[in-house]
Amino acid sequence: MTELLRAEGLSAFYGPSRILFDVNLVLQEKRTLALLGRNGAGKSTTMKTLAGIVPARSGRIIFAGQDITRMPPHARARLGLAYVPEDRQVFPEHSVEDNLLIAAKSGPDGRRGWTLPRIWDTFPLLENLRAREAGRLSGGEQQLLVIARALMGNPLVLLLDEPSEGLAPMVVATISRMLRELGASGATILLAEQNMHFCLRIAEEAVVIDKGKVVHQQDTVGLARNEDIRRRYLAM
Ligand SMILES: Nc1ncnc2c1ncn2[C@@H]1O[C@H](COP(=O)(O)OP(=O)(O)OP(=O)(O)O)[C@@H](O)[C@H]1O
Repeated sequence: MTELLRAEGLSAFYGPSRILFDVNLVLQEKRTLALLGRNGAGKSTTMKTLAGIVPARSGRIIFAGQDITRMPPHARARLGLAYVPEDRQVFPEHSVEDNLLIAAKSGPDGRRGWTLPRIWDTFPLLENLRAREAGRLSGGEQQLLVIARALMGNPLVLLLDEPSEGLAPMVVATISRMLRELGASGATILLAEQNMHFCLRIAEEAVVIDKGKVVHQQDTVGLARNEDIRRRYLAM
């Protein structure tokens, strides 16, 4: 297995408050790893630190064999690390299709595996909405659009921050199915989530974070049966 992303001993602060404490995680190529934790556990901060939006005060981030710890976000993106934040920002006045075309580029290895026709195949719902202004999509449709838009850049790794947040159960089920298919097609994904059930059928493995520390790591099937950890750290 090839390792694509590694965080070693990451710490991060907002002003004087320490938020992350020695976070370690490893993401292998073509795998989906869930980063699970309650509200405020530090999931988003971990994702932002990996993406370069929040600086790592200590520790290292290794991506595709390079130390990216001090690189700005755009340089990380150019290397193929795509970050999809939880706020689902689309270009509201542009059509769905234009939102996707704006982001089209070949990957860091020159690949153009993701093109508009492949996006329509993977996300048929978006094809039906291709001419719609993105600002008029529902929350779930916007979530699919931001994931699809990230794919149009042909990244090596997708960092998805809470894609199920605030969405109705039926929409969550659709997104879950699409992410599962995406994973099966060979994408490499780090998925930050509060919702363990959402992750179960998408990720093979989960890292549990609490108060900014990694407190547990287990395969998702085992975690679903691990009542102690679920009760202690996941409030379910
Ligand atoms: N910009 C900020 N300034 C100060 N503190 C922050 C900031 N953003 C987050 N925090 C604090 O950092 C801690 C971790 O927040 P973070 O957003 O990483 O958690 P999370 O696990 O992603 O939770 P959520 O599900 O609410 O997004 C929380 O205590 C939060 O209040």
